[in-house]
Amino acid sequence: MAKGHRSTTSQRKESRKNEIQYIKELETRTQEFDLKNNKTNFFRDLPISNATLKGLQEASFIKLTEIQKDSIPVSLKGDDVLGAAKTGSGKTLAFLVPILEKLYRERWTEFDGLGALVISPTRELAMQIYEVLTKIGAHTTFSAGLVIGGKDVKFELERISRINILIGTPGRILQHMDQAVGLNTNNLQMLVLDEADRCLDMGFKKTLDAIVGNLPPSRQTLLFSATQSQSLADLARLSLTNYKTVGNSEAKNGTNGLENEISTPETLQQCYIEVELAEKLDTLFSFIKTHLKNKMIVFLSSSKQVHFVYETFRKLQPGISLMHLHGRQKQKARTETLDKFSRAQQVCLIATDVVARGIDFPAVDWVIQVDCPEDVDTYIHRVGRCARYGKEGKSLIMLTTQEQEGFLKRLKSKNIEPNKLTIKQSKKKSIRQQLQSLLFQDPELKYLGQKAFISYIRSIYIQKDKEVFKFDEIPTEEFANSLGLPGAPKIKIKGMKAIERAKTLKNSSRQLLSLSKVEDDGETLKEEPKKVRTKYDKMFERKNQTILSEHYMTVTKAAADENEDEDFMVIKRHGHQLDEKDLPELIAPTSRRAQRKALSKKASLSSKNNPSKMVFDDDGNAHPIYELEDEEDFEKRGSAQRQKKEFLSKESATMAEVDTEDKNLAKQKKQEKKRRQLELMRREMEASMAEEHSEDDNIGEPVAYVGTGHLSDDMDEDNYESDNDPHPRKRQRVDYKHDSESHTDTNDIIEVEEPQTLEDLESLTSRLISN
Ligand SMILES: Nc1ncnc2c1ncn2[C@@H]1O[C@H](COP(=O)(O)OP(=O)(O)OP(=O)(O)O)[C@@H](O)[C@H]1O
Repeated sequence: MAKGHRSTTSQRKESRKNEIQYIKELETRTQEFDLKNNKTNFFRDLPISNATLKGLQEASFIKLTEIQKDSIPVSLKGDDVLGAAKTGSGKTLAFLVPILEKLYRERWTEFDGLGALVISPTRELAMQIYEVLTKIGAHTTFSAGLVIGGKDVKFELERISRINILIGTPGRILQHMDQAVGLNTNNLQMLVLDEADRCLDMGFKKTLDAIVGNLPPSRQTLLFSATQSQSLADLARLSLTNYKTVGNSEAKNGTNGLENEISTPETLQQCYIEVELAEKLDTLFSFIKTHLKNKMIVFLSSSKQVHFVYETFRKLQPGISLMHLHGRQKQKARTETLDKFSRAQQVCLIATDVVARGIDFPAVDWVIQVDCPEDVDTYIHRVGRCARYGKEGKSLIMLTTQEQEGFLKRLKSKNIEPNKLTIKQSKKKSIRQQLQSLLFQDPELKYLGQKAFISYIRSIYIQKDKEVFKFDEIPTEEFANSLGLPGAPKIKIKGMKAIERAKTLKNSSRQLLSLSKVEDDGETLKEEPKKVRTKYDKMFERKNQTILSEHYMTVTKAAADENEDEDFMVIKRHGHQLDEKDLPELIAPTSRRAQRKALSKKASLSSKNNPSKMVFDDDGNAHPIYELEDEEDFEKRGSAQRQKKEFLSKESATMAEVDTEDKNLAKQKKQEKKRRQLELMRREMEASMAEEHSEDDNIGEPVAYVGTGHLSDDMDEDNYESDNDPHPRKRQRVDYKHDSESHTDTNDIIEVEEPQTLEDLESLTSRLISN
């Protein structure tokens, strides 16, 4: 709104009237849209609002991709959609545009609560979707929120009730649904499940069922993925109603055709090499050395392997910037790496499957799969990190002699036939000796090597596809040597029970796996013949057990958060409901008094079975935790009467402080209640205004003022603003004239900086909400 300019009630009525008229026109155009003869190539030809179109154009999205052309009109018509399209084909916009349009047409405001929910399997993907949303939604004022694990739940709790579009990971969304009173899904208009099959693979089926069960059946649901599986088809049947399949032709033929989908981009050159397990690191290092001017992603199957390869290759200095990313890193480190890798041009990112799906890195030249993926879908998603949006890209997979036949057969069943490459022996460089000497000099590296070895063996053991992954044929000794280890770390079998347990774990949740720490315990899967222990073995075994692990955490700055996400292992799992139980409670005690009560309860519980807990002094003598003080010492501090008085006055000061806090809290609650009542009043007023307005013929500029997100501001909507108002209201103005001209007053624009980090995103969220 221009300075000094004040719109009158009649102008506002007029603008509302025009907006309603404009929405009606959009609806008519949408319903008349001929899906069969769809020749639309540009966003501007779609029946979408100027606000969304402007956001798209400013983000340089002009021409539609195939999936967008096919699916957006169907979604705009209100149908449920099962969208199947290759990696990098633009599925994100295919669901974000309909979300913005749906809420626009419903004239959604912050008071209407949650209007759309987007579920993504990983935090990184959720963040990326959020970023795209903030770009294309820059000219709407819907509030958007990101709820992902590994973040401050309190921060999320405070804001969640005011969010219109929520993007998040399944576990965290369900947690908010269960525990956050502010999250009201009764009005939800649209649900999007992105990479839904991955959510299922990760064992989130029950979580998804629970989320879907909490949502109103009248909602519209969109389900997108680059790969299709039977489980996806099942999910589609359960969560979609009368849905239309769009995208790849096989998908259109119905669910039976889903399994035979080809999902790799034409611009992707795919190849494979046959390489022995013990040669893989040499081959990888040589590859990197000969592709220094490239941007590449190297996939390994576990975070321990990623960590080991990253730490050792860093020391060997191949001549390219190295980065690493896995699920055991802290969220901050993960976000920073994603950001740096996206911006870099010549760089090698060593990663687990945490970045295999959905993440849109610009201009990746190569995807190298050192470890064979668990299935073809994972292969498709990994290679899909390059050759995106019509760009060129290359992929290379290393297959061992044992894996080769089986995996090529699996690929062929999905019409993927990579070309065989052979390695020029002259270009191959062996790093084995360098690794051995590095590990010899540095016990931390040796420890990492051992962990990497165990986690690889374990990853093969728990694979389901026994035709590809042949556990019994792993050349353990050679593999250990190739990592620079003096011999294969000992793997003990703790009887058949251990094996059974490991097998059960294969199908357990990630949390359960991390809790049981099979590999960390050194518990194991295969018996090795007894061998002569050298002094180095002894040293390693000794250091490795306890001291080293601690030391390693600090010295190598592993920053691995064991309680955080387990790495996104490529193994399909079931029954994630366990995760939810293990998640921390969202509702913390609200007052200090409640906190104390909780603490004392905890203390009394802990002492219940251990009433005589002892502490040991420096000489090793046991003492009860609380001992009576020596009388002389006591008297030195003054008379008993005085000490009692001091104690009482200190305690009453604390009590007074706590009381003030409690009173403040009660006050806040009262204010919140009042806010809700005002909100209700406002909506009633709006309803009666709308009626009035339908009969009003006042003319005025066709401009829609969209809610600012602040109740007090919006309450002023029907009152005049004072020219002297020290805090003039910030508004975003959206021109909804159908021509291309838009009159945006720069004074009224809320500036949104491009988010760089997770923190930026969070602050952006709160700004979108509070501006
Ligand atoms: N209409 C468009 N015009 C220009 N660029 C586009 C368009 N649509 C998408 N893109 C770009 O194409 C790239 C891939 O898009 P997106 O990440 O949505 O693909 P995807 O199909 O979701 O891939 P994946 O299956 O790997 O998740 C992104 O960089 C995006 O900015």
